[in-house]
Amino acid sequence: MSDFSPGQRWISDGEAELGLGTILSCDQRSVTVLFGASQETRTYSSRQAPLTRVAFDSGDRIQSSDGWQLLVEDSKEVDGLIVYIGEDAQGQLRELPEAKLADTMQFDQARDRLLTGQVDRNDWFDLRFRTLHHFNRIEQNPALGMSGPRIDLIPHQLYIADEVSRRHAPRVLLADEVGLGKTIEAGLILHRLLLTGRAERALILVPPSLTHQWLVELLRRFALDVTLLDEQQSLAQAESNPFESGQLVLASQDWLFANPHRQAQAEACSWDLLIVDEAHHLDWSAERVGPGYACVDRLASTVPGVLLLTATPEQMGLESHFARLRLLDPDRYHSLERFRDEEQHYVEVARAIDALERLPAGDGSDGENRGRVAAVIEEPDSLALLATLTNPESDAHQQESARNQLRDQLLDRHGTGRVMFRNSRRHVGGFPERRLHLATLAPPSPYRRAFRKLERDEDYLDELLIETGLDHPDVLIYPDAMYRALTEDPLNAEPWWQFDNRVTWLMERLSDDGEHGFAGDKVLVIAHGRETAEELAEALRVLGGIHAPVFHEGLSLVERDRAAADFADEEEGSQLLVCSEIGSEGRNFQFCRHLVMFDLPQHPDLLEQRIGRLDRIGQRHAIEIHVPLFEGSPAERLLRWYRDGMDAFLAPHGVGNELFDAFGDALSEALLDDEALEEVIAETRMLFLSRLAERDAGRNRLLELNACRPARAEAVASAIRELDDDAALPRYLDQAMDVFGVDSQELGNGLLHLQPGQHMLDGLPGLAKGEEGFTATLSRSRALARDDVQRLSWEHPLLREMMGRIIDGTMGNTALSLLKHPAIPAGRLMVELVFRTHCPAPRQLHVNRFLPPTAVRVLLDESGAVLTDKVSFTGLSKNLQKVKKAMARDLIRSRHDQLRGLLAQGESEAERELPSIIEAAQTRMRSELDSDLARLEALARLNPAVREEELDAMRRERRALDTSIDGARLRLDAVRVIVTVDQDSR
Ligand SMILES: Nc1ncnc2c1ncn2[C@@H]1O[C@H](COP(=O)(O)OP(=O)(O)OP(=O)(O)O)[C@@H](O)[C@H]1O
Repeated sequence: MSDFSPGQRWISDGEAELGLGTILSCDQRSVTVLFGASQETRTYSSRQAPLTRVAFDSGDRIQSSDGWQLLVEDSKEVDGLIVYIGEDAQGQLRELPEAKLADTMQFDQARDRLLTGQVDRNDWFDLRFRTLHHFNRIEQNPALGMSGPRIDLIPHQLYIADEVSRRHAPRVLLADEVGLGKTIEAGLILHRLLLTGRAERALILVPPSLTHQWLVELLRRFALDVTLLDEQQSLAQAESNPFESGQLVLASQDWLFANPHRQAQAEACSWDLLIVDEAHHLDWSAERVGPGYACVDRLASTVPGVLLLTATPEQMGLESHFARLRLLDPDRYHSLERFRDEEQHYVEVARAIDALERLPAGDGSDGENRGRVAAVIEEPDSLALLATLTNPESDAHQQESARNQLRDQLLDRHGTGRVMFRNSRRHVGGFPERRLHLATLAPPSPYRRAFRKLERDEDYLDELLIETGLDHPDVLIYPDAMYRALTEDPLNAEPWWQFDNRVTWLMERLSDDGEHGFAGDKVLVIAHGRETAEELAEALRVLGGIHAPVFHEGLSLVERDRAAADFADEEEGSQLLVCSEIGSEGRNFQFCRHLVMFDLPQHPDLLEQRIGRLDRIGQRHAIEIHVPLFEGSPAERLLRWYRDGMDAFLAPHGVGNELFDAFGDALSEALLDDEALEEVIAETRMLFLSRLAERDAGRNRLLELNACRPARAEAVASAIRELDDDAALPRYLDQAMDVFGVDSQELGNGLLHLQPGQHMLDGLPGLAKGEEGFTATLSRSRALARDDVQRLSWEHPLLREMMGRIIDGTMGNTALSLLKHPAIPAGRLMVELVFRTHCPAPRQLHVNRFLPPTAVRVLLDESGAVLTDKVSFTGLSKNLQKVKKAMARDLIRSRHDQLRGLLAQGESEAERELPSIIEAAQTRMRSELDSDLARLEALARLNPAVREEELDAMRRERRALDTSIDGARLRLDAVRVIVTVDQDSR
């Protein structure tokens, strides 16, 4: 028991966070303490009060309640109260009675906690040391931010995510062909930027039909919690800017683009990253700037990082494509003319790269290949590399290295590579075959009559256009729309689907289990217009009793998602989904292999978007494309143009827009005339083949070469695999769950069920008390196979929270344990000190990649002998035993002075290690940043795609890192006192 006196300062052993307490009153039975900082008063039994007296020694810095500091030199006791004597900050000798100590003085540093007798559990100390060790490793892993997401390791995606997320404020166009994973790439980039502190706030703008899909993908695959903002939510936050309601905000483009007030609010926020999906809708021309383009342009002028996603960048024309590139990098893309001219040059560059691969052959071809490379390069460093490559004295290794560097330089310095990334199926490989099935039907009489009249009477088309109010060629290729528009005509009283035999054809196929039937399979039906989609679903219900959910732009988000979910449900869901063109864009329907094009779109890129719903990563079957057509109809001619003019059903070729620009008008004119059509098809095919050859030799080839560099992709993949297979992870997880009170149950097959234990510490993600927890696995493949199972990795929010809490808090920073050792007499003391580097730096510098918190362990015996290298952490740890807290406190009190001495000695021991830690970090930083900088500087001399701002930012970053790393200091992070006991004591 201790003697209490009013005015003395004590702290609570169990509630150190209350701060420094003052004894208000005491008697034989009880003692009452006021904790001023937290405004709490506690009364304890005098005999068992869990309190420790606070007493400082010379060398300690203390604060007065008036805000001045004293460096303690001595102390005296006056009426049971301590008075500290020492110098203040001005060097004045002053006295500070303990009653005047600041209530807010913190006791969270290991040293203070230990010396005031606050000790944690031994296993907490253990976990703290291991946490530091693993955190240090992981922060330096080059795959940090990419290993956690629940995705397959697909090389082209990893390459792009790695390349883009390394850049300062990346501004790029992700333009992989449809369904190759642009959303995944954007998610990976975002995830990595967030984990490395390079971004904190992002705004994601997507078409309304994709908001839910994005929300789910970001949560399910990336464990990112996103705020979905709409008008209703915004109105509910009328007092504040609704865009401030989350760090990651997802909003519908249609909503934002139509709403200037909300746009102004979005612009008023500070964002690190802007992501815009289906960016081909941002249209721009000299005459008209679309509202979407204008909105994104304004946002992009202040947001540093911008990712635009589109599979069909040229769908709205080359001008719009160029305008989007300009929005990403206005300095580089200032002239459309020049942009067009540059394309001419791409063939030579691609040829130079091919020639490079053949060098040196050591035969007569070397001269020509060398000439091809030399024709493109003029920079001295590239010329030097070419000389090394072709020098007969170079060894194979030197040649290989020169070839690789030169290849990178050619790709980097010429072309659109830095801003645009486009992977194609052809290049990525492994995609299913596409098969076209035509069903030629006799046109029903209302359509036939119209077709005939159109063919015979030249003026009838104009009449129809006026009468129906439809556009040309819609009126020709969508006969149901034409018919619908003519319902004023008494002859056309019944709905079109009553006689349109495409409907009966579809119904028959749905139940047909023959070779071309759909029985037992899912079918996606796409029609151009929303009305056609709606009425077709109605027809199926009325005529065949078939339930077909509809999916179009007029439905609310909830309705759309419900329809998609109904379709996706394997067991009880509907067999088919009827979509409109726009409504289905970007959606994932790869679980289905039959696509019915109830009619045809007018643009080749739209055709590709349709097929892309099924032809996506994850599709395991050949894709069956079914098109019902009326014999001799304009739509049949349109199909021939697509099929025979440009093989549009076989694969994406990326030249559709160009062909449409060149022949769209002629085609419209030829939709009623077979002869004219044959001509258009022949000309289209010629241009198609020549453009394809040109593109493949030039632009496409450069884009392909640049969109995935296999060696880099493999390096990232193997760094990820290393983390996936990290044997330390399950061990660490077990230990951490034990300490935090998380119960886990093995479910077999590598699955674990995690749930809150009775004494779980609060606030762990996914584990609210009273709730059932979640099922998880460490295996990537198992997590990929089951949507309801979370994947545990070093990047999982639960692990990051546990590690963060340990590192940022005091948990386990003190301990006292007993050691039985035959060779050491009882009653001896040892201290195990863990120091940690601190390197204050702005978060976005991510200094941790070079100097993560690094532990320095020092083990001293009571005589001050250094035992660090003789006794390992693990070796010692497993022989230690716990001790009751009260006993630990008594021990500490009795060895107070000795401990202070050992702490001071340990500090000087650890300090010796600091210079080499700093030097190693500086070397790592310099070697990475200097070579990146040199590469970028060289690139900037030739390629204006490198923004000066990017270079400046890199130089600033290097300087800031240099200063931060230099300023790194060591601080005591944790301390364990070890006391030896007799072999036979317990
Ligand atoms: N690495 C991956 N691991 C697992 N699934 C993936 C991976 N990459 C893509 N997918 C899946 O493939 C589908 C297509 O990917 P995503 O939606 O990102 O493609 P996209 O290029 O954005 O398509 P679109 O051009 O239609 O917008 C999605 O269902 C996605 O979840």
